[in-house]
Amino acid sequence: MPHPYVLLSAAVSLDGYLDDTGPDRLLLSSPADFDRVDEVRARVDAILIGAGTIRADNPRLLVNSEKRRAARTAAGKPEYPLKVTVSGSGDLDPDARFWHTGGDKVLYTTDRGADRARALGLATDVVPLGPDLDWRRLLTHLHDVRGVRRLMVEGGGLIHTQLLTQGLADELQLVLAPLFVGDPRAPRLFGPGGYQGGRLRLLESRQIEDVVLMRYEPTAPGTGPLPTAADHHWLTLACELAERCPPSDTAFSVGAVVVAADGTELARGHSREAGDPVVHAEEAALAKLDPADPRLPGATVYSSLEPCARRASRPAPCARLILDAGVRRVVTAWREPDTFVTDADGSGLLAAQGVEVVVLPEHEERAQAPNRHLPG
Ligand SMILES: NC(=O)C1=CN([C@@H]2O[C@H](COP(=O)(O)OP(=O)(O)OC[C@H]3O[C@@H](n4cnc5c(N)ncnc54)[C@H](OP(=O)(O)O)[C@@H]3O)[C@@H](O)[C@H]2O)C=CC1
Ligand SMILES: Nc1c(N[C@@H]2O[C@H](COP(=O)(O)O)[C@@H](O)[C@H]2O)[nH]c(=O)[nH]c1=O
Repeated sequence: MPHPYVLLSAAVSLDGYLDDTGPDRLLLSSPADFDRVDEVRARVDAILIGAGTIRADNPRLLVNSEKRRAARTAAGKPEYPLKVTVSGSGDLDPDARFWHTGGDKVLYTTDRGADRARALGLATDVVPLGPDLDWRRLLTHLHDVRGVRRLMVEGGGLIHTQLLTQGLADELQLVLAPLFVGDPRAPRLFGPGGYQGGRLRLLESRQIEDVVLMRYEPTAPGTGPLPTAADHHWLTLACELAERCPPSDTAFSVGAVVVAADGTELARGHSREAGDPVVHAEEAALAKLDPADPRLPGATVYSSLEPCARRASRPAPCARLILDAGVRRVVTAWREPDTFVTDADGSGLLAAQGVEVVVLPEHEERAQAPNRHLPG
């Protein structure tokens, strides 16, 4: 199910806190950084915060710049992004500024919380998500029902921790402020949890007055049938590699990436690379690895087209090569059409041997793009 692009945004002290325990909100960002945050807000469809942040900060969560609001309206968007909050209890102050400023609002909650929110008369749409709050359901609802394609999450820590540990964050925008909080009762940016093992990818770092903005992308593949945000990023890369293939009228253009469980890229390849007229993407990528590499059994192979099941030009099809490499998870964008081989079912072949095959149809068009000239 498609989700919006999820961007986590926070400002943090040098000792990792989001706030102090005083009655007022701690200003961690500098003036120019608050203006950058306003710009990021202006570019999203919705902004989400947790109930804890409403209670602690009583925020309005607006786009403050009139010019930016005018640009949104001129582009046919609502003046303000949708404001979204999350509460299990539904126990929120009906007079909080969140409900009475800006444009549309929505509260995602539990069945029990919805009863409480309605009894309190909160000025918002109330969407119960069942006995417990499920983040994937929430993101799917925002995408499908509210049309949200880009979501900014402005904390607090409990919200950021869940989205990151559940593999649902596409990007983390973190501002490091040059001050200490030093109070263990203060809220931390990230709590304990099952974070990805390896390193995130640094997309950008930038000084803004006396703070530093760091933009990171999570990299760890999912571990089962449900895709993580990183799965989407790696499959996007595979589709980009497909566009680099030397053109052919008699073979597909495909890209592939092999990624370790901790998010380390192990190898990449594309069809007909390095002057080999028949080499396939997965074959090219796997050939760059030591077959005894201990990371292979935990790795995921991303391929823009499902791995081939039969081929004439080589002794083993790619599905066989993947099985022989010991890889147990494959993510692909496009099931193979009957263009060159009828009823090719590489996914079936892999699944029959217990490999988890995940198809992400959101990427199908991109995977097909360099193959549009082929028949069928
Ligand atoms: N420096 C910065 O950039 C930012 C700082 N902050 C600071 O962070 C602090 C607040 O953070 P924090 O205390 O972590 O609170 P959060 O804002 O993360 O909200 C937590 C609340 O959200 C609801 N919630 C979250 N996840 C779930 C779930 N899975 N199921 C049901 N309900 C859920 C619960 O509401 P309920 O209790 O109603 O059930 C929970 O108590 C404040 O001090 C604020 O100033 C906040 C944002 C940004
Ligand atoms: N303190 C802090 C942030 N806090 C965030 O800003 C929200 C309030 O926004 P507003 O309603 O516009 O005043 C607040 O609830 C929380 O989500 N954000 C940052 O970028 N930097 C900061 O230092």
